[in-house]
Order: sequence, then structure tokens, then C-alpha cells
Amino acid sequence: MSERQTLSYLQQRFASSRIQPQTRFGQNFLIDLNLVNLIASTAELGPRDVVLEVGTGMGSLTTIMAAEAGHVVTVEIDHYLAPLAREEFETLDNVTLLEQDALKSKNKLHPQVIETLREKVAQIPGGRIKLVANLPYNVATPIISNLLDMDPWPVRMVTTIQRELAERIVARPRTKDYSALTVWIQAQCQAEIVRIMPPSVFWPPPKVESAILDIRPQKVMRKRIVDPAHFHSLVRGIFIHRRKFLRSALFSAVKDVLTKPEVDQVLAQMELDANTRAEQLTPQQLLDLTDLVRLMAAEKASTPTVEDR
Ligand SMILES: C[S@@+](CC[C@H](N)C(=O)[O-])C[C@H]1O[C@@H](n2cnc3c(N)ncnc32)[C@H](O)[C@@H]1O
Repeated sequence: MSERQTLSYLQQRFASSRIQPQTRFGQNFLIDLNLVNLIASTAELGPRDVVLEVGTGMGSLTTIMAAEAGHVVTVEIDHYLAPLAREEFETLDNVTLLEQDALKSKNKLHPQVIETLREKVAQIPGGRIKLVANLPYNVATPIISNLLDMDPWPVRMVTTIQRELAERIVARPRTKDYSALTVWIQAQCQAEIVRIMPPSVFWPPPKVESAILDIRPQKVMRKRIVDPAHFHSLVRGIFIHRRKFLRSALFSAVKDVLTKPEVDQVLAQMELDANTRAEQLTPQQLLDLTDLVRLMAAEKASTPTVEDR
């Protein structure tokens, strides 16, 4: 394995197949074996785990994970690269390689990927899903956020992503990195940066720094979110205007269902003053706010109007 991960091995395999790393697919291969091992060990893989790896590349992380996990479902979009990866794990019977885009659209994982994961989980008693991947940077956000809407729910997500994105995900309120994505993830997961990595640990080196991010979804936290789709879209709506006062950001996001005085009522119930901005609210406060909006809108919808009477 160590030989397979070296820069010279990768370069020689590419040259003999007459292919080049594709920037459009985010092909930056991790060439530091210690870091490949760190990703796999952080995920604490065991026989119950069905791993989703988005971006097989040459299969270096795949083979390490296959030695520990119950099954690895690895997805590779590049039809020139996939056959090379397939050769690397020809002898392994617990690896399924899907040659396709892992996403159906920006807001959806590909149904074939979901179906394969479900099938593999069903074959393992107590089976569970972990995302472990050196993610292509252009699809990292949709992969991570869409997985949080999948059933079965992933129990762990250990990924290599752009440092800037990792910092956004672990950001605290009142900072410039705090965003709708931060809230969506922190409302249901614990997240921490395990390692910052310089461009030199990849071939070819990307233009930016990277980070290994460890996300631990928490069922107890997820249960507090009554309507995840509503929460997700309301938070996105509010954060379009994250620097605006919350009152007007919230009104813009809910104007189809609540009036301005009703928005004021929601803010008063939460004891938030007029100068509060969206970026100052913790994920828990945004959850409470969403619940109040939902309840008030539902109450309104069930109250007969003068015309109904
Ligand atoms: C950063 S490389 C990681 C490769 C390898 N796992 C490693 O650690 O060296 C990302 C890989 O994802 C693949 N990829 C890019 N977009 C994809 C997509 N939408 N679905 C599946 N694979 C994708 C690329 O072709 C590339 O092989």
C-alpha cells in the first residue's frame, strides 16, 4: 500500500494510461500516507460500518478502509480513472465501485448511491453509514449537507475539505464565517477540525489549504428539529441577509406566512431586541425561532377568517 500512495507511483500510473489529473473533477490526490491513515483512523471503522467514499481516485484510501470496514461503497465520476482504481482492489470482495456522479443535482444525492448504501447496510446486522472521503472541493458542501437528509442517517463524516469551508462549519456566532451551513450542521452534529494540511501533501497541489474535518451527527440533537426541511430553508432565507437586522431578514424569509406585527411577536417571545442580527443567534436560538414561526403560521392557518364564518 505504501508504494501505491507515493507520488512516483501515481505519476507513473497516470503516464502509462496517458491521462492527466482533471481540475474540473477536483483531482488532487493525497500523497502523504500518514494523512491517508489519519483520515481512516479518525473514522474508527469497524465491521458494522458501510463507508461511503465520494471520489475513489486511485483507490488508496479505499483499500485502507476496506481492511477495517464491513463494506466500502466508493464513487468515481471519471471514467478514465475508475478502471485504474478497480485494478487496485480487484481482490477485495467488500468494495463496490460506482462509476458515476455521486450527486443527482446540487440538492440531491444520486438515487443509485443511496440504494447501494441501503442495500449494503441491510446486509450487515447493526449496519450503519459513515462518509469517509478526500472530497472533491466543488461538491463538498452538497455531499455533506445532503447526507444529513438521508435515511439511514450517517453516524460519522470524516472528510478532507477546503480549510475555508471547514472553518465555516465549525464557526461560532458573531464571526464572519458563521453561516447557514454552520447552523444546519451545528444544530444536529458536533464538528471539529482534526488537521490543517498544506497544498504540498497533494498531487497536483491545490491553490488553497485543506483540513480534515470530523463531524459526529447526534440523534438527540436531530430529534429536536421538528421539520428539518423547514428549518433548513428558513435558516438559508434568514442568512441571505446575515448582516441585516434580524427583524427585516426574518420578515423577508417568512413574508408569505407572517405579517410584520407577527414577526415582532415572535421576536418579543424570544426576548430579542430590535438590533439583533441573524449572525448573533446560536443554532439553538434559530431552532426556537423556527418552531415559533411554524407554530404561529399553523395557528393562523387553522383560525377561521371572517369570510370563513
Ligand atoms: C480530491 S480527489 C480524491 C482522490 C482519492 N480518494 C485520494 O484521496 O487521493 C477527488 C476525486 O473525486 C472524483 N470526483 C469529482 N467529482 C465527483 C462526483 N461528483 N462524484 C464522484 N466522484 C467525483 C474525482 O475524479 C477525484 O478522483
